[in-house]
Amino acid sequence: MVLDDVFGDIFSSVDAVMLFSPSGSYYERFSDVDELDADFDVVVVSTENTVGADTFVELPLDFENVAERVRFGLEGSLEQGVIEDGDVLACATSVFDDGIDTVSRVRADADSHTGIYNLFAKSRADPEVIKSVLELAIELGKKGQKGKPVGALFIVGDAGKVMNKSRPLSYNPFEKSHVHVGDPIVNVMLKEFSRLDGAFIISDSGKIVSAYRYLEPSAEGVDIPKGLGARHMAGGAISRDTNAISIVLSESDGLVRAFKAGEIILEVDPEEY
Ligand SMILES: Nc1ncnc2c1ncn2[C@@H]1O[C@H](COP(=O)(O)OP(=O)(O)OP(=O)(O)O)[C@@H](O)[C@H]1O
Ligand SMILES: [Mn+2]
Repeated sequence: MVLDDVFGDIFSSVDAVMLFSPSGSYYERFSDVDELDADFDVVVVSTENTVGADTFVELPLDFENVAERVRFGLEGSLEQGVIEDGDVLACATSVFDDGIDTVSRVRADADSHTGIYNLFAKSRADPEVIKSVLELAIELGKKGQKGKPVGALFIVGDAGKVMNKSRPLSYNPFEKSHVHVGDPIVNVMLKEFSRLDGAFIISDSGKIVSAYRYLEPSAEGVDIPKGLGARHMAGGAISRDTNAISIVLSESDGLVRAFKAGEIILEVDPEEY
């Protein structure tokens, strides 16, 4: 028996091969695809286009969970128009070590969008800034503050308008500073301050404009999940009132949510990353 007879089904009539973070030499194996006039496309999905792929979809984060990794990759590919709804894909990724060792056959489904791609690709703030803040919220959610669960509210982008729709709860420790998210020392500061009330306001380029901000957006017509309260309402509402996105870590259920235009566009469990 030839294994191809059994496993060949996985590759039969696929519309595209999706390579998740391939090494240069792995990607090279597909370099003759054009010449062969193959009837499938090759798409590289990774945090960085280190292999110089022609068709590349950027992953905002290196997702540990393989199903999530594949789902987000497909979502980005759909958004970029690299694949189409209903396309059958062979997704090659690494499960056990650094190299590609696993192939899944998946059908792209536009209906099962989570919105993560939308969060990164179509927001006003720099994607790197959003990524840093999302990572920070996820990390805070994982570890809590000295072992205890913490909540936090980050408003990213359109900072001038957000400042106009909010007021200080206390002295702003970032008043005269020029610090940016992503900077390791800043992350330590942000984690420390997250024990205190209110929201962090972050500019499009990642400058921390303020901590301890009490948001006063109009909350009319904003719906949040049952069981959540003022923090999420404020986060949702400010994202509708301005062009900012809100990244909210819930102290009560431990989830990280992102709001854009008043809607939840992403919900992740920090324990899964
Ligand atoms: N309008 C607001 N602007 C900024 N921060 C706020 C605002 N309202 C509430 N918060 C902050 O959120 C904290 C938690 O409030 P609340 O419990 O009502 O929110 P929640 O949505 O239930 O969030 P959690 O799931 O974390 O409990 C408050 O202690 C306060 O620090
Ligand atoms: Mn609460």
